[in-house]
Amino acid sequence: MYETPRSEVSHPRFSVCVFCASSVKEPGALALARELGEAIGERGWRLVTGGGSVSMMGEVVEGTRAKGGYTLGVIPEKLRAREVADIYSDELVVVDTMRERKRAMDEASDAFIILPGGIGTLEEFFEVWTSRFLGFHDRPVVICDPDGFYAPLLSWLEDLVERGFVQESAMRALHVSASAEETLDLCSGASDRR
Ligand SMILES: CC(C)=CCNc1ncnc2c1ncn2[C@@H]1O[C@H](COP(=O)(O)O)[C@@H](O)[C@H]1O
Repeated sequence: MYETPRSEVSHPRFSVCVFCASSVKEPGALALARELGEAIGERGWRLVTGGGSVSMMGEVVEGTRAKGGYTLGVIPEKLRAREVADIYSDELVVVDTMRERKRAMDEASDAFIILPGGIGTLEEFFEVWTSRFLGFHDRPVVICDPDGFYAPLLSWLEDLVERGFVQESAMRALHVSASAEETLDLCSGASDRR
């Protein structure tokens, strides 16, 4: 694990990276993604994503743009068709590998948000969380979870803290919010951090 130097990043807008599902069709999950995207757009922020336009990923980018926000998508060539590359993105960067995608998303982002998702989302979540815990960056990592999607995972993690497998400071490096607005406040430092 490494932290990419961010000196070359000079985008004027606050930039928030959102990780979420690329296949689910549940109306509630799609609505949450849309709501978060619109809240990002209303703040005039830049949204950083994996560059797909399907499922929750599509709802976040469309919501952001619908409210005047700016979107940056980073997608590997190999996934362009599978994840239906977001050709309407203000910036769409096509890379060769997954590692390049993660690096570009990391370099561009001032904070990270985790919405409900599958194994790709979980992988991305654990990377940004563990790297923050280890001190490789100090940007906010916020789980946006109004519906308790992550409750079983969080409960298991608390159990692992009790048993000594996970340090309490790791949990303090993670924020869990119950609404889109609270999530964005935590990202920008406008809200008390857990
Ligand atoms: C080689 C390497 C670094 C692999 C690490 N693995 C991953 N890293 C980053 N994004 C991923 C990874 N696996 C899946 N994703 C992306 O995560 C998004 C959500 O996937 P999911 O629906 O939660 O399932 C999708 O855009 C998917 O392409």
